[in-house]
Amino acid sequence: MSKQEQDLDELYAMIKDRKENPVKGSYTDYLFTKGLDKILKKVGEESTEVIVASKNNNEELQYETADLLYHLMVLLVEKDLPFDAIKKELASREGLMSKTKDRDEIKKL
Ligand SMILES: N=c1c2ncn([C@@H]3O[C@H](COP(=O)(O)OP(=O)(O)OP(=O)(O)O)[C@@H](O)[C@H]3O)c2ncn1[C@@H]1O[C@H](COP(=O)(O)O)[C@@H](O)[C@H]1O
Repeated sequence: MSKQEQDLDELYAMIKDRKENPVKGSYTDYLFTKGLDKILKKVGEESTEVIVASKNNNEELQYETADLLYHLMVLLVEKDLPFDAIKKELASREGLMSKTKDRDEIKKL
C-alpha cells in the first residue's frame, strides 16, 4: 500500500541509497549516470514548470512542486550536501525578523 505522505528525510535517504547502490533502469540512477549537467538542466526545467503552473491551477502547481523537490534532492545528493544541513539552515532563520528598513526597494513603497 502506498503512503499518504512522503517524508522528505526518507526521500533524501532513498536517493542517496540509489547513488551508493545503483539500480539499473531507475530514473534516479539515470540522472546520476548522466551527471551534474543533466541534473542541473532538470532543476532548471522543473523550476520553470513550477512558475508556469502557478499561473494555471494548484493541481498543476502541486505536481510540479513535487517534481522540483525531488530533483533538488537529487542535486543535494550529487553535491554531497546533507538534507539536514538545509533543515538546520532554515531552523537558524526561525524567529528572525526581516529587516525591511535595510531594503531600499521597500522603503520607497
Ligand atoms: N519522487 C520521485 C520522482 N518525482 C519525479 N520523478 C521522475 O521525474 C521525471 C520527470 O519527468 P520529465 O517528463 O520531466 O522527465 P523524463 O521525460 O521522464 O526524463 P528526462 O527529461 O530527464 O530525460 C519522471 O520520469 C518521474 O518519474 C521521480 N522519480 C523518483 N522519485 C522517488 O524516487 C524513488 C526512487 O525512484 P527510482 O529512481 O525510479 O527507483 C521513488 O520511489 C520515488 O519515491
